[in-house]
Amino acid sequence: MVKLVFPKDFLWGTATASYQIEGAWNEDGKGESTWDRFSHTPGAIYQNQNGDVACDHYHRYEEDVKLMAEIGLKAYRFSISWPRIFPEGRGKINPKGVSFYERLINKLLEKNIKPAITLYHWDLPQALEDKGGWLNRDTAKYFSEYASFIFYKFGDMVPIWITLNEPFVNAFLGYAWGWHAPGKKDLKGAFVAGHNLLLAHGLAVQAYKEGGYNGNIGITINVAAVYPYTNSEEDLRAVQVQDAFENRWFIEPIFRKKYPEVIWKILEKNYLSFDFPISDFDIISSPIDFLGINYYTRNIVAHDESNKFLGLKRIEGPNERTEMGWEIYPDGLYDILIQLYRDYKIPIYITENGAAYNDKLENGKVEDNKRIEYLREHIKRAYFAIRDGVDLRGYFIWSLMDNFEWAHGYSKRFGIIYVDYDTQKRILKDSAYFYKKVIEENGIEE
Ligand SMILES: N=[N+]=NCCCCNC(=O)[C@@H]1[C@H]2[C@H](O)[C@@H](O)[C@H](O)[C@@H](CO)[C@@H]12
Repeated sequence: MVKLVFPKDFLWGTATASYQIEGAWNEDGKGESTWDRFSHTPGAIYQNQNGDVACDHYHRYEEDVKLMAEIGLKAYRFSISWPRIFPEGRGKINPKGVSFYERLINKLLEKNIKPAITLYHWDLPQALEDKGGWLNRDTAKYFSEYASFIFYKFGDMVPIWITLNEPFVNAFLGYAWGWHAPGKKDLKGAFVAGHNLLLAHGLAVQAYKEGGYNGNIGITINVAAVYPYTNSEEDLRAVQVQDAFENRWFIEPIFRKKYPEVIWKILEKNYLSFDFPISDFDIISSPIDFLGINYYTRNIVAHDESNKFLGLKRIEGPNERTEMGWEIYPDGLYDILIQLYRDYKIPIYITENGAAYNDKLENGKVEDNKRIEYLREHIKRAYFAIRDGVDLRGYFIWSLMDNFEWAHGYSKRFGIIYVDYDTQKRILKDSAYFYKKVIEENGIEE
């Protein structure tokens, strides 16, 4: 067996998000978030579940950091709950909220685990949503005020900063399709929200750089490698449209100071165009230090005249699927890494990769062999991308522990640590021991 050994300082981590694990939704002065409001809306979430308690990480963070150290993590990506810091989104600060993150960061540093902080992972202060949320351009300014405060408090302690998590998913599932908070169904709104999210990102990057902090800052984008159903001209064109829509929409403004041509055409054709100062792109394109990508699966597309929006349809792939119904396609991770590095020549982190399976706790163990297989195959593709020239800096498994999977509630388990929600007991799954070995050996058997 050939051993695939990663670069010496390759960063092995796991990822979580505040609303999905913290709980304490209205404790110690925290303000309401859009996800508190949305998950309390009957019918919004599987079995009307919510994140009021979640994994109770707000109270159990010390135990959780100990488990991270037991696995041997080099880094831990988590998000800060904006309304836990600014209950109304801006103005009054909540000292107990600041103290929680200060204690968490210090615990991580004590264990030599690098904190990687996401400033916004979808839990917008409800007070700002009440003023229009991401449809209101002022929210971008309020985000940069929040970010500036967080940089001021933790900027010298934290080496890796991510402004936004998956603006595409937040804009489209939250504002166009209504599946996520704030549950709006307004196609034009999704494009406006997407633009203001990008503006928020750029203002926060400017604040970080002006602060002279010595860490690195970037953004996390969800990407899915795209393939044609046939090699017809029409299907090849459909690939370009889908790639622009799902992968490049939020990347091109940052690196090319414009939206992909395809997006403009969609806006014009569907009368969705909206006005904004072209100078926004000067802010949005403030130079970043790395690109974070979340990769789970691929898309196969075919031309479809009847789809008046994108003119394409997605075709189910032939391979096994995870509990989310997502096809398992590790080669897509290799392909998208090669494509993105070819196009933008920027250091990349895989800020999320993982799989949901119907894990069973039996005799105190969780034998999640399918998840181990999923992780092994994707880690191998990450190695091959580095071998072939990609400046890949790290890999974060989604997720450290089972948690609140948005509209799916607790029905989908992504963790390498099993959470018994009745007792809040944590049990390392076999995949946690697999990952411990990968980290110890800084690599994997081919
Ligand atoms: N084509 N296709 N299908 C795959 C598209 C995936 C889009 N969803 C994500 O990436 C979310 C990301 C989120 O950050 C995290 O908070 C979620 O818990 C995970 C798991 O759902 C993933």
